[in-house]
Amino acid sequence: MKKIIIGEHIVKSFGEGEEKRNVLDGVSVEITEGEFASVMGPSGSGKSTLMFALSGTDGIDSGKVIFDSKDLSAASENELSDLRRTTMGFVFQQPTMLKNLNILDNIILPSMRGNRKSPVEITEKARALMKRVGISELEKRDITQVSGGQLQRAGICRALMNSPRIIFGDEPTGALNSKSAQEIMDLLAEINADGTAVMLVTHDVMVAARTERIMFMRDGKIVSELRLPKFDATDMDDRVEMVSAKMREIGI
Ligand SMILES: Nc1ncnc2c1ncn2[C@@H]1O[C@H](COP(=O)(O)OP(=O)(O)OP(=O)(O)O)[C@@H](O)[C@H]1O
Repeated sequence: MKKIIIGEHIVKSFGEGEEKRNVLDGVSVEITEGEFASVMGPSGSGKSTLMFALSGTDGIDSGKVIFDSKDLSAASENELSDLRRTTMGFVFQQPTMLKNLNILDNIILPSMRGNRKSPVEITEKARALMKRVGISELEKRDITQVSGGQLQRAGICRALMNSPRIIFGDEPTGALNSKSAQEIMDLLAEINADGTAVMLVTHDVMVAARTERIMFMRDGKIVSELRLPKFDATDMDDRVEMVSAKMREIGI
C-alpha cells in the first residue's frame, strides 16, 4: 500500500539555551493510505507535536516529512496551507468555531476558499454530512446552543468537507461522555472504512483499542507499536487488554 506520510528522523525542539529540549527526538514513522492509527503516551511525550509535524502545521528542526510524495520542508506556507485544506482534516477535543456564525456556516466556511464547487454544492455536501452524523436539525443553531457532542459532530463534518485523504484527531473524544465518545469512534471508523486514513492522538485506551495500529511515545520517541486486526464489536475487551498489556510492558 502507498505511504501517505513518511517522517524521517524528525527532530523538533522548544526553548532556548539550557531550556532547549527535543520534544521530537529523531522520530521516523510511516502512515499508509487508508490506515487507522493512533498514538499513545504520557502527557508531554510529544504526541500532538508529532501530529503537527506530520501535517506540516508546525515546522521541524531537522529530518524530513514527505506527505503524498511532497517534501513539506521545501513547501511554502501557501503550499502547506493549500495541502492541509485539500488533503487533510483536523478534529480537536474542542472544535474552534466562530461565535457569530451558525453551525452550518461554521462547517462550510473553510471550504469556500479556493473550491471549484459552487456554494450550493458545498452547502449540499455539508447537509449530507450533518445528516450522516445526526445533527441535521441543528444547522441554524448558534455554536453556544448545542452540546459538546453535537459540536464535535459538526467539527467532524467540517473536517470531511473537502474529502480529505487523512483525518488527524487530537483527543477527539476527550470532552465527551462514554456513549458519545463511542458514537464518534463509530463515525471515525466508518470514515476510515470508506478509505480515509485516520491518525488519532489519545490518552484513552478505549479509543486506541478501536484503531488497528497503536504507536507508543515516550520522551519524544516512538518506543513501541502494536498492530490489531480490524475491529469487530465482539472483541473490544480483548483489544483493550492487549493495549493495556503493552502499556504495562513498556511502562507507560
Ligand atoms: N509551542 C510550544 N512552546 C514550548 N513548548 C511546547 C510547545 N508545544 C509543546 N511544547 C512542549 O512540548 C512537550 C510535548 O508537548 P505535546 O503537546 O506534543 O505533548 P503530548 O504528548 O501531546 O501531551 P498531552 O498528552 O499532555 O497533550 C511538552 O513538554 C510541551 O510543554
